[in-house]
Amino acid sequence: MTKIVIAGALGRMGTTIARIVDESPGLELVGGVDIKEGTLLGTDVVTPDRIDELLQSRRPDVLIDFTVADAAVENIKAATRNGVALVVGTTGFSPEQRAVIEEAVVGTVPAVISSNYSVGVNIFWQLVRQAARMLADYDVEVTEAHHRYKKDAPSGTAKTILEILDQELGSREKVYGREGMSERKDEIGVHVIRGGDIVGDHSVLFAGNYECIEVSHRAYDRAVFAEGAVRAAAWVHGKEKRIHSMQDVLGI
Ligand SMILES: NC(=O)C1=CN([C@@H]2O[C@H](COP(=O)(O)OP(=O)(O)OC[C@H]3O[C@@H](n4cnc5c(N)ncnc54)[C@H](O)[C@@H]3O)[C@@H](O)[C@H]2O)C=CC1
Ligand SMILES: O=C(O)C1=N[C@H](C(=O)O)C[C@H](O)C1
Repeated sequence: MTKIVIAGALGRMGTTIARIVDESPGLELVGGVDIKEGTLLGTDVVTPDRIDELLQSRRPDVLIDFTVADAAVENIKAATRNGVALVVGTTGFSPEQRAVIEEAVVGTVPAVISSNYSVGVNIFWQLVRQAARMLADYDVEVTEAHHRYKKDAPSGTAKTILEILDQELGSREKVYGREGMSERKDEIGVHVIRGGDIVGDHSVLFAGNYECIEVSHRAYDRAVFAEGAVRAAAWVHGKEKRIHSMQDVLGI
């Protein structure tokens, strides 16, 4: 039985992940962490100041973190202090925070860290890479749309798209929205939409003369991210002590 603690247990992703863990044979939810204490599917949810106590008393195999960047860094450090494997879905890390996470994880615990746990997005990233390779002289525009409550922008998934484009096209300037006189140069436009309950849309437009190709992904339910994160949690326990990707989990 793989025992799991969820950080961000009472949030949109935390509650969805808890339900899927509860329905999964071989996985057991043994606790949660959130800024207010409570209960979730019969397990205790404790406040962040009690995370070490929780990890030591419940002895989980995996901590799944879907919180906010500052909180996730502290939760990741707590997991590494206690030898607990990690699945991190939180987005919005600064480059400095990424370096702190890498330093804490590598050689200490196995971790899967991904800006998007959906199988479809992991395939979509590969399609974007392939299109960029073949359409290097086309203009590129990235658009993402999410619900009104999303805190970080652009999304983690969009930032991963930009990393892929940089790898394939060289580092082009990023232009975040446009207003006024703005003649297009050799740049990548990045456009962020926030509204309602949009679960998560991403698209990459490759525009040439007389034609456009658009590669896009739309999530209809955040269960698609939660299922991927739970799959990563079942996979990560016992793996090499370094940062793995969701593509490693999927073997693609
Ligand atoms: N990688 C992926 O596939 C996905 C990533 N996300 C990311 O996951 C994160 C959470 O998203 P949502 O669940 O929609 O947000 P949310 O706001 O509904 O949930 C976050 C939860 O974390 C809690 N929290 C804050 N500080 C905490 C701390 N120190 N310790 C424990 N819990 C704490 C909040 O009280 C809240 O309940 C965001 O960064 C989002 O971008 C969301 C969906 C998919
Ligand atoms: O906050 C969200 O909701 C999502 N966040 C992730 C991101 O920032 O890319 C993944 C997904 O699009 C939903």
